Parts: sequence; structure tokens; C-alpha cells
Amino acid sequence: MYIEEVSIVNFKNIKENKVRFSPRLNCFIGNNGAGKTNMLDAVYYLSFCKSFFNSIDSLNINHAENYFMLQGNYIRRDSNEIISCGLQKGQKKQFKRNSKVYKKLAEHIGLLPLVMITPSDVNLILGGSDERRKFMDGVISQYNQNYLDDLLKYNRALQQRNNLLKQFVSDKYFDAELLGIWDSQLVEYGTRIHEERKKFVEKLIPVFQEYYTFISQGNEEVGLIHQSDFYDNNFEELLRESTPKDRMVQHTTVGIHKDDLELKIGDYPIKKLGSQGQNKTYLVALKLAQFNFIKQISELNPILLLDDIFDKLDQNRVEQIVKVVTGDQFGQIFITDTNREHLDGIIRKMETDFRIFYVESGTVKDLK
Ligand SMILES: Nc1ncnc2c1ncn2[C@@H]1O[C@H](COP(=O)(O)OP(=O)(O)OP(=O)(O)O)[C@@H](O)[C@H]1O
Repeated sequence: MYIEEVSIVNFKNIKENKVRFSPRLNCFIGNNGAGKTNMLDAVYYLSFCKSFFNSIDSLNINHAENYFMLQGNYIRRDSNEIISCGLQKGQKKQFKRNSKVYKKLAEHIGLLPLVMITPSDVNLILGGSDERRKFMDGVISQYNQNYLDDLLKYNRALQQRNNLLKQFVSDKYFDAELLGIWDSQLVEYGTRIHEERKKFVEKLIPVFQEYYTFISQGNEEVGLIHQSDFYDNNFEELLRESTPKDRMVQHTTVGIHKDDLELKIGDYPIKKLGSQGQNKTYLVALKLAQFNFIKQISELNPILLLDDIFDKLDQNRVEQIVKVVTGDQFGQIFITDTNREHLDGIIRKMETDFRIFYVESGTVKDLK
């Protein structure tokens, strides 16, 4: 699957552009603030009905205008798909597939699978455990609708249990039976969520390690461990045992909402000891493993967006990444960089179809 052409009007700093892409490798080069990432974000938008960066949709409209429009022409399983989106200030956005307006945007998600790797992914390493749970949940819910459902129900039960714990303190009473209602819900949904996360991580680890070894050329060993209260414990008993503590702190201290991923380099946490280049390698390997996952499930080659991929990585690692993503396992790729020579040196060695675009003040010129 790939995007053949995109038309952009008033999206962020891109006033008007129509660009035809290579089905394989596309590179945007230009100075800082030129609009390279905005081009990637336009492609991201057409897959996910939202910007990767701005959750407030109106911020994506060019400051001097009052609407934006995006249109992408895709080739998907040998047929054409025309996806278009328009947003006028103060109005609801319209998202269309082959001229037909979607009733629910959720219907579109998954049609055009895409993985984006950006510098902000570093939060996965440096941020709190919620970032890593979000990563697991984001991937699993792309292929398992029941998982998302269980997650919503778990979070609702958790909220209710926490409210009750607060109420016990403020009203100076305790009712174990009432608390038990929420406990059994947490056990039911939590057990299923745990099983899915466990399966996901087990499948992810070997693929992730293989990518890391390839990119670092075997220089370092990395690991990833799913940490959860559910391993070695009966969750029902655990909830019961932690109730005195929960009553004191007025929230639930055990459960899948405390899960984490321990990210290791050698025997140490990468958060503490990883260099910036090692962190970046770790993230790229993790996201490429995610790519494999989504590819298997969707039976389509997702589009891969690599923003600022050269930053912090040495030439060898960049070459290894470009080598792997231009291989048979991958499809259409978009790369941004500020330095053309840097990019030229690497791309010319690869036997792949490519296009290079120069971006300046929101205007895109095809250099090849
Ligand atoms: N709604 C908007 N209207 C107009 N300009 C916008 C809007 N949103 C963002 N911009 C501008 O887009 C530019 C950022 O573009 P982008 O992030 O694509 O740069 P870039 O080429 O990737 O730069 P870098 O190399 O620094 O990562 C900024 O100048 C920003 O002010």
C-alpha cells in the first residue's frame, strides 16, 4: 500500500502543494522550520484523522486562513482509494473515502496503516510508565477491538473503586462487600488485558532484538521485560491484601494500571545509562518491531514516516536503518533531514526507487 499523490491546502505552513511520491523512498530536505515535519504530519493525518502533534484540530489550519484541505490518492491492494479531509474553523471536520463521508471517523482507522518515528518517541524511554502502557495499548488496540473495550471498562471500574475508597474516608465507614463489586470487575477485565499484553510483549521481544542487533551491528545487547502485578500473583488475593493500604492512600495500588516495561541495555536500565544514540537506536528498533506487528495483522505494508532520523545517530547506524527499511520487508518510506549531502551519500548506495524533495517556507519542490 502506498500514497501516490497528496494535495495540501492551508495545512500548517503549507499553503498549497500537490506532490507525487515514489512508492518506495521519499526524502524531504530543508532548513529548520521549513515544513518537512508538516508534510509527514499531513500523511499521518490522512491515516489517523488527526495530527500527530496537535490534538486541537483548528491549530492545523494555516494561521492566515480559515480552513485546510488534504487529499491523498492511495494504491491499496491494487485498487485506488481517494481519501480527503476538510476542516473549516468552527465547523465539524469532514472525512471522505472515495467521495463518501464517514459517519464515524473510527471506521477509517486501520484502512491505511502507518507507523511514525519522531524525536518525541524518546518519552517512551525517559517518561513515566504511562508512556509505555500507552505504547502497548496503542498497538494492541489496533488489532484487537475487545482489548480497547476491556481497557475502557477496567478504567471505569478503577475510577469507581478509587471514588469509593475516598468516600470511605470522608464518611468514616467501610463496606467490604461494596468494594468487592469493583474488585471482581478489575479482576475480570484486568486478567484479559494482562494476557493480551503478555502475548504482545512475548512476540515483540525477538523482533525488536533482531532489529537492534542489525542497526548496532551487534555492538550492544538489549532487553525488554513486561512488569506486572499479575505475574506470580493471584490478582483477587492481591487486591484483598492491599485493601488496608489502599484505604489509607485512597486509591488502588495494585493492578494492570501499574504495569511497566523495563527497558534494558546490557544489565542496566537504558533510561539511566543509554547514550542519546543508543536511546534512539532502541526506539527505532522498537518501532520497527511495531511495524512488523501491524503488517502481520493488517496484511498490508504500513507507510513508515521517519522524522529527523539522522539526529544523534552515527553514519553506520543511519546506513543500517536505511538498509533495513529499503529492504523487501518494508514498503513506502518518508524521511526528513536538514542535510542533503548526508542523505545523498547513503541513498545512492541503495538500489531503490527514490525521490528527493526540497522544502522551503512550506513549498515543496521535487528535485528528481
Ligand atoms: N497552523 C499553522 N500556520 C502556519 N504555520 C504553522 C502552523 N503550524 C505550524 N506552523 C509552522 O510550521 C513550521 C514548522 O514546520 P516543521 O515542523 O514542518 O519544520 P521542519 O522543516 O520539520 O523543521 P526542523 O528541521 O526544525 O524539524 C514552524 O515555522 C511553525 O511555526
